[in-house]
Amino acid sequence: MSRTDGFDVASPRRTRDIIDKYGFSFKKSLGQNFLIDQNILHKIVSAAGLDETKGALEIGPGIGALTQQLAQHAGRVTAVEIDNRLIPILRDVLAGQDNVHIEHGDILKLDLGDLIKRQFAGLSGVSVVANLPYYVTTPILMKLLEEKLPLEHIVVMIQKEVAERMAAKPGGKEYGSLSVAVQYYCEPELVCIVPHTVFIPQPNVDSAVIKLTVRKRPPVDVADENHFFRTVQGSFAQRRKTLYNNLTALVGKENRDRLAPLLESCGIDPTRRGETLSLEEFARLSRALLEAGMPG
Ligand SMILES: C[S@@+](CC[C@H](N)C(=O)[O-])C[C@H]1O[C@@H](n2cnc3c(N)ncnc32)[C@H](O)[C@@H]1O
Repeated sequence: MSRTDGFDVASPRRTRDIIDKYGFSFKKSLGQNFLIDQNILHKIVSAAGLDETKGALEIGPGIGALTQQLAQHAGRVTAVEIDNRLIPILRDVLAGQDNVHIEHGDILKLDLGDLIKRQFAGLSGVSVVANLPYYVTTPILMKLLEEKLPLEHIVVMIQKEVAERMAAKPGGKEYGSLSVAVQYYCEPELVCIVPHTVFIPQPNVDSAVIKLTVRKRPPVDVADENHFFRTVQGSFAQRRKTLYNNLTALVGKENRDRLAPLLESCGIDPTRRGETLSLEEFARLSRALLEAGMPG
C-alpha cells in the first residue's frame, strides 16, 4: 500500500496513489481539479508573502497539495472543504502538521468573520490562499470582499478569463462590473498564467493566479455603496448601449429628461459606454444621481 504521509502531494504519481488508495472519484459538480505541479504551488505560496506570524485560510483543499505547502510557510492554516469524502484523506495526508485545522463545510454558508476570529487569534495577519472551484469563483470572492473580512491578501487560482476581467482597466472589452467591484476593494495583480495540463483531471480552460491586496479603504469616495454598485451594474446592463440608454432604464422614464444634463455636469459624455468609465467617474456619477434623488 502506498504511503500518504511525508511526501509532496502535488505530483501526478502521488495524487494518483492517494486517489487509488481511498477509491476517490472526482465530482465535476464540485470543481474538483487537483494541482499536480510543485512549481505552480510555490508561485502561489510565495505570492501570499506568508511567515510564521501569518494565518492562511484555504478554500477547497482537495487532497491537501496546497495545504501541505501552506503549513510549512504560515503560522496557522485553516482549510474549508465541502466534500465529506475528502475529510479523512486530508486528516491522513496532513497528519503531523499540527498547525493545520480542517473544517468541513460550504465556504458560502460559513460565518467567516467568526471563523477567522476563532482560528487566527494572535497572528499578525490573515490571507486567503486557494485553488478555487471554478463553478463558484465569483460568489466566493464577492463574499470575501463584501463581508469586509480582515484579510491582507487573496491569492487564488481561477479561470484565466475571470482573472483578466478582475484586473482589466477601463476601455477594453474585459472591463466590466466585476473589474469595478474587485478594484474598489483590492489592488489586483496577475501572478502567472497556468496551463490546464497541471491538473488531474484537466479542466477545459486555462487558469491564472491572481493576487488581490485588500485595500484598507476604498480608492474613491462613495456616499452609498449599494447605490454605487447598482449604478455600475446598470451602466453595464447592455454593453452595446450608450451610458445614457443603459441609465435611462435604471433611473426610470420620469427622470429621463434630467439624465443627460446630470451626466454632463459630472463631466461624462452621455454617448460614452459604461466600459470607458473609471472608478472615480462611477463614484462621481453615483453621488450626483443620489443628490438628484434618482435611483442607482
Ligand atoms: C480546484 S479544487 C482544488 C483542490 C486543491 N486545493 C488543489 O489545489 O489540488 C477545488 C476544491 O474545492 C472544494 N469545494 C467546492 N465547492 C466548495 C465550497 N462551496 N466550499 C468549500 N469547498 C468547496 C472541492 O471539493 C475541491 O476540493
